[in-house]
Amino acid sequence: MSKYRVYELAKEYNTTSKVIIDILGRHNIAAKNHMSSVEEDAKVAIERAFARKTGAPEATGADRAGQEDQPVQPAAKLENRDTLKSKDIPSHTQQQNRSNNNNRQQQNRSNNNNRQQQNRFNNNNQQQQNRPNNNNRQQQNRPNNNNQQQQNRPNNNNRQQQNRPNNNNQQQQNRPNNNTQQQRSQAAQQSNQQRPQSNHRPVSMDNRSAGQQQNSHFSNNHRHSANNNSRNNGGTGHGNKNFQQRSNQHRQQPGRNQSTQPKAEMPKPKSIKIGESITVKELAGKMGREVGEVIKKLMMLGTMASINQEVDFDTASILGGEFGVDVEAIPPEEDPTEIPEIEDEEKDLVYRPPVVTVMGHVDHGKTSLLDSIRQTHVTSQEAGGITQHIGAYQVMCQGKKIVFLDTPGHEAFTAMRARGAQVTDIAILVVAADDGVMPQTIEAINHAKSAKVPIIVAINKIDRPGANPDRVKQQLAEYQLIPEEWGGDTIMVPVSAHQKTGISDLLEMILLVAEMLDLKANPNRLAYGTIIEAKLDKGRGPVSTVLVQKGTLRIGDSIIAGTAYGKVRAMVNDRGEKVKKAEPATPVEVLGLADVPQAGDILVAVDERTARAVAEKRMAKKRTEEIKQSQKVSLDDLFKQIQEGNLKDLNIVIKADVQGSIEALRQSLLNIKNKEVRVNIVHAGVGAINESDVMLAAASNALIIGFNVRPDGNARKAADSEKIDIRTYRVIYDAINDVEAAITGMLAPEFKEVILGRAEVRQVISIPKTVVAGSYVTEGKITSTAQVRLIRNGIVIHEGKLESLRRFKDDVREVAQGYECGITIEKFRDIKEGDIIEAFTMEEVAPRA
Ligand SMILES: Nc1nc2c(ncn2[C@@H]2O[C@H](COP(=O)(O)OP(=O)(O)OP(=O)(O)O)[C@@H](O)[C@H]2O)c(=O)[nH]1
Repeated sequence: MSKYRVYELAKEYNTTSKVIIDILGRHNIAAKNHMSSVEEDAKVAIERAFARKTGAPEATGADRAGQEDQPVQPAAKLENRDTLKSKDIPSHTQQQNRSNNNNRQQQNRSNNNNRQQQNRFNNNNQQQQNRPNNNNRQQQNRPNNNNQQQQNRPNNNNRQQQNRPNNNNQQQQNRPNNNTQQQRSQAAQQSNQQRPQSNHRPVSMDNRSAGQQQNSHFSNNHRHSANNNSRNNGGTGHGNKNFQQRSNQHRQQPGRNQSTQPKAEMPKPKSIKIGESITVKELAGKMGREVGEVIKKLMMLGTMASINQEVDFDTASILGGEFGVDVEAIPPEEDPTEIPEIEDEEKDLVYRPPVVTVMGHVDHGKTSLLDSIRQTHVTSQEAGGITQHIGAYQVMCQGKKIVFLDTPGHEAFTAMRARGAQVTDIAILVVAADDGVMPQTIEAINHAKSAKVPIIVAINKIDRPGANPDRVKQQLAEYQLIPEEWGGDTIMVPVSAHQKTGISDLLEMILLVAEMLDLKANPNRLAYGTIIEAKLDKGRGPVSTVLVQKGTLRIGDSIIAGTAYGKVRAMVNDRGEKVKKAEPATPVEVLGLADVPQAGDILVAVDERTARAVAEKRMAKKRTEEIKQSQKVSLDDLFKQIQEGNLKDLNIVIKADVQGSIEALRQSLLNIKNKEVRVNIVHAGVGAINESDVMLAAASNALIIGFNVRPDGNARKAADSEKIDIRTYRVIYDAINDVEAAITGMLAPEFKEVILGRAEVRQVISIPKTVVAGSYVTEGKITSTAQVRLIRNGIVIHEGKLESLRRFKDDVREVAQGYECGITIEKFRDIKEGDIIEAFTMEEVAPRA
């Protein structure tokens, strides 16, 4: 059966998509927008509607064009509105058949237009006398007049535009007389780019009134001409003369049109291509129309837009339809920060296990339920047997796998969704049978519903004395979760996480729902997954838990997740086993990313070059966005600026060893209440303070706070040259205190840390009592009295006193850059090759005034 797009029908019937949608609506045929496809029956309905309107059994394009000059019938508002519009617009078809149309217009004018205008001027006269009532009348008669609040201007426009085809002719005839009026009107028009003939039409109420007043004294025919006359002459009268002129000129029209053509017609394409949005000016240019025409059409559609205003694709295609131009979408330019998704073919898809998230009110037993599922259904005979906490785990039920996300609660679920990652297939709503539906239960329901994730209710704690599952069901029914036994479609399973009862039933139900969801994925392609958790492990570097969703992730694959990229070095599953590949719906810990991605980032396996290039572009984009967001403040005279009231924001870059510390710091810093200054976290990330952090801080005049992390060499150099204040802490409380003091202008550190130098551990020698770090001084010097900190991958592992400093077998007081030495640290043995030993002293500084 043929399918038609709404806009195609609109074009065919020389009307707007809106009108088509309205007509279809009356025939109970659903069509959402101009792109909706409809069946043959819709076309028949439209055909009938137009045939009825025009009184012809079947309205052909040519008939319609002529018949659209028929008077407005109040009984068919929308169709009439359409008629008015089609007539207003010198449409594509009209352009082609201009001479035909003109003839028709001329023939019809004396009958139809006069009638139309008679009606109109009656209205107008009434409007003058009794404007408020008249507005109502206008509304009744003109569904198009939505913009009446704009001093009735759109009505005026509609009226003007109704007559446009006629006026065009007349405008050209009368042009010499019209110059003054034209210029005056031009000033009133919003765009100088409008056609002269458009410009000359008055938009002001004054002009219109003048014309109307004149017109009211004439007979119908005279009214008609007087109206045109008043328009052309600024309402000065002499209608009869003009009427005659016009009649003569109509006769001469074809020749005149050629000779008085003011400028070469712009090419009017049948179809144009645009992107997601386009300015009114560009759109008009592409369609070969005057900007004024387009703006007017927009006004008629109820949108006030200026020449440089952007319209979206939908609006542009509706407008295109109005002008008889097909508007096609240019596929969006490839975003260099995006990796195009691989489209899987149906035949390649195979069953995959469901991914489940547990939600519910605090203390209703989410964690206990997850624990008991894990304890009862993770096969202990498999190697290891002990489950690892990696953020997600698989259980077996009836020989089928189910994946549970380990972070209970809807907040994490929604945080991920906010990052564009939807990993959950089924939500388990835990409701304590003794407590019933609570605020967070409702939140969880709403979060699951908004993600369109099916809900299975686990009524927990049924072992409790006060347990009342029926009451829970009743309460849930209020939120449209009706249990199956009451005729609803929500599965509710009574469970006890403590006694481990009902767990198997719950899992069976999950499998049942999963079966209905028909979850499938293609395992034979490059991997696509979501980062569930990520951290910087002191020993292993960045570690990310990935839930593979499509394809298979293998050791050696080049991967990218957010701004981090790398190669899969090793993978560990939820039972702590090393694996070589991970198929769809498998959670694995992945080692090999160079940075710590964020939970919710999409991980994709791509070729190495793409991974690196895209990651770099994402990084640059992120920085630009971060800089854009931050407001500039000067760090140097922070206190002075606060005192002078110039400083409104204190920008801070946070770097820490783990995500948890970042969150704690961020929250505490944001909670610092001060009337004058607002703390603004420009960037926060896990890992050592690097050069790009310093550059960001420089660009946004931010202070860098490092918690348990240190700046690397390049970062320190950059910070020196950019004069960026890097403050590092090992106690969160100290960081908060310092910032608080800085904001209140009270920061008066008694001691300041002075870094003496750094040495790299090249060899570790274990002797019975201690561990000697065979090191090479890379910067500054190391002194025997200095304090030291041991840094591994930018993270401070230990801070303490230097125990001994030796060159060969001799104790020395200091070793300078470029020399080797042996260092031991007091009460510390965990030294590894590649570690950095930083020597520093604390110097007393004068308190700030
Ligand atoms: N009697 C009984 N107690 C339970 C059951 N399930 C959980 N509890 C208890 O309820 C309390 C809360 O359980 P959790 O599993 O921590 O609840 P939660 O929903 O994860 O809580 P939050 O993580 O704080 O949101 C604990 O004291 C559990 O021992 C159950 O089936 N029966």
